Amino acid sequence: MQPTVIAPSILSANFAKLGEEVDNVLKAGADWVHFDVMDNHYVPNLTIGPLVCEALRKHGVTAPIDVHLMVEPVDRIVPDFAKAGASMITFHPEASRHVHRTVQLIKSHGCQAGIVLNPATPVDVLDYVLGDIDMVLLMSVNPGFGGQAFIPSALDKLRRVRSMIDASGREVRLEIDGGVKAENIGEIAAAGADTFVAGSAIFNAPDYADVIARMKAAVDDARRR
Ligand SMILES: O=C(CO)[C@@H](O)[C@H](O)COP(=O)(O)O
Ligand SMILES: [Fe+2]
Repeated sequence: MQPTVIAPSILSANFAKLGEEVDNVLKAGADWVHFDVMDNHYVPNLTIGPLVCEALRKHGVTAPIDVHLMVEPVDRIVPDFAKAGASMITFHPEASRHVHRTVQLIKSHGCQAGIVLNPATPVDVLDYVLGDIDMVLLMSVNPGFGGQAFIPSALDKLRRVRSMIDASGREVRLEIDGGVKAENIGEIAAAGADTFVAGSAIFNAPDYADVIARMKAAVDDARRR
């Protein structure tokens, strides 16, 4: 399994002072920045695009930026995000007509590529693409909003995808997104996740360093068992 990554979702940050928020969360021990892109079409919400990603890079953010595309179509926006400084780009297979082509497109622009599965999306889509991707992102809420409750069936799905990844013999990250908190992250880690997105649990906490430290300790504890 890969080293633990905590990726705060900036969806729950204060957008009026985004640069400062990202600096603070990285200083507090976060590993990546999770960047949720919503188009009011694939999901019923509208957020941020490549300009904001580029602005964070210009502000001096050097940490990996994990771009979660909830947009349809996907391909048109991929080059713009690569140019804006995305490190990895994940997309929902329902939003791309040619999933394998989109993976190749992302990689051809120098970014790592990942597939995102919604809570009710079967894992079969991974059968013929797991050999080409760097990350699988399992949604543990329906995409579109921060602050929703973790859907428990995601735990079984994590175990299933963890076995698929282990059987592939490749180094593929297994990321979980939605309703992750210091209180449930241990159980989520035990089910096989190595990369943890958390928005409201981090940005609504009074002390970012404290909540991130508690999350990392719970993951370490689960991994030791
Ligand atoms: O992609 C999404 C929602 O669509 C997420 O990244 C959320 O922003 C996570 O927020 P919390 O559930 O952790 O508050
Ligand atoms: Fe996300």
